[in-house]
Amino acid sequence: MIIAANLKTNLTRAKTAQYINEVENFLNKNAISQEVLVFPAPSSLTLHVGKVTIGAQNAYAAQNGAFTGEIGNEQLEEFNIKTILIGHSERRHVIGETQEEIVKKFNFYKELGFKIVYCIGESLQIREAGDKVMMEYLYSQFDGIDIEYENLIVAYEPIWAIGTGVVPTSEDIVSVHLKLKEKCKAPLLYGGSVKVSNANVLLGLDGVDGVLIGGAALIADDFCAMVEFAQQIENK
Ligand SMILES: O=C(CO)COP(=O)(O)O
Repeated sequence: MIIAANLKTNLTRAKTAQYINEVENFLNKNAISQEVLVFPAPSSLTLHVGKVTIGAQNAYAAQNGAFTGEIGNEQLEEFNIKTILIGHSERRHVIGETQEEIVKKFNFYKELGFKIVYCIGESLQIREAGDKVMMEYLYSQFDGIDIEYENLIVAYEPIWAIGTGVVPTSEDIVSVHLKLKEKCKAPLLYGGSVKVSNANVLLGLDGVDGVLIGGAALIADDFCAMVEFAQQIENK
């Protein structure tokens, strides 16, 4: 399974380096065969050689250039980073990235062979409009995206579950994941208030190939505990 930490706008460079070191040590000391991804804040991107894969939470769809405030592939190449989050709901609804901009970014980093964690998810308003409306909305977030790209990972993160402590029922998660898998065969992660107390159940659900964790991943020990849950499930 794939266990990913989205550190968002948290931790200093020094604390991120310590975090990555703690997770790497855990993976090396234990027989962990999970794929572990860590997406640090841009200021904390670093060259890391080991079992932990470092990814970018975002980057501009350019090698370099006059894009004030952005980082491009040139800055990622420096750290040998070839993994990126694209379409996160905070990029869509806080920063205001359009589907057109997201598609352009997806295509740019796909051409570079990046492993892309492509995020989709609905608002509470869309969910409350019923299954048909919700699934049509989720499918629309694949518009323009090559869902057969071999380095694609999809993360389903209901917006109303992000940072709220509220998690869909297991039945709802399975239902959405299986419907998404009818359309896209890529590994499918669940994200949205995943934490140590619920990760074991979530990771065991049909259609869940891993998790994308925000707040609860900020403590390295807790993130490692959730990695271990995934390993225990796979060892069964
Ligand atoms: O946005 C998320 C991961 O990308 C989920 O965040 P939380 O785990 O804090 O709900």
